[in-house]
Amino acid sequence: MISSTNLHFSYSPQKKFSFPDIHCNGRETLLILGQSGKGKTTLLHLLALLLQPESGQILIAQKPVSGLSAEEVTRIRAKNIGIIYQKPHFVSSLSVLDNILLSNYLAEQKENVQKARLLAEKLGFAEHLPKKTSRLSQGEQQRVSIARALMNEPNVILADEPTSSLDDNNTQKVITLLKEQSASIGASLVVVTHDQRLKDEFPNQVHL
Ligand SMILES: Nc1ncnc2c1ncn2[C@@H]1O[C@H](COP(=O)(O)OP(=O)(O)OP(=O)(O)O)[C@@H](O)[C@H]1O
Repeated sequence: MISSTNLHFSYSPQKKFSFPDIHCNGRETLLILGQSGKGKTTLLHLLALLLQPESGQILIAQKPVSGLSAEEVTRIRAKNIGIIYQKPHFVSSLSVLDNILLSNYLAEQKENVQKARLLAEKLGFAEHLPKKTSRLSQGEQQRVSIARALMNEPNVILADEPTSSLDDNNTQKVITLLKEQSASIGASLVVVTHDQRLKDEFPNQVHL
């Protein structure tokens, strides 16, 4: 589960944010909607412990994550949170397989090649595992991001605009995949988007 209360953040005195509280249990989904510039990515990065709030509290798996050292935060993030960025970040010199296995490395876990292959098969890109990520289409890269986010069976999956540049058909596929995969590992799935097509897909919603 993940929840936040009274989160405040500012990039500068002119750019301040107060975010509504969020709560998402394991196996539940939450859609965070808001127009461009409202702070969706900022909120997602706070929830992902990539940014530090000025005030407020975040709980992950019932445990508060404030007041921890940078090392502890990195460890908690790697073990508990799977992040799907709007634009996938890959290490271009590594293969698709090795990019997925990086999740294990960052969480200080043993490389699980079998699991990476299984996820790649489920997500339909197994034949691309030996290739460099730049040779994959955008939709394929997105599925690799999903696999990478699932590798450590995180408590929480955070997805930033996962469908903004996809057609209706691929949007449906990606959302179905995210829901199925997060449910299968019992994770909370939090999606931030301005994509109104997703409104009917997620019963729980927060508007920024
Ligand atoms: N590093 C930064 N420094 C200063 N201002 C920033 C920084 N990152 C974002 N902002 C500003 O904060 C506001 C919110 O940005 P954010 O990316 O969170 O919005 P968003 O709702 O995700 O937008 P979009 O839908 O366009 O991606 C924007 O006005 C943006 O310019």
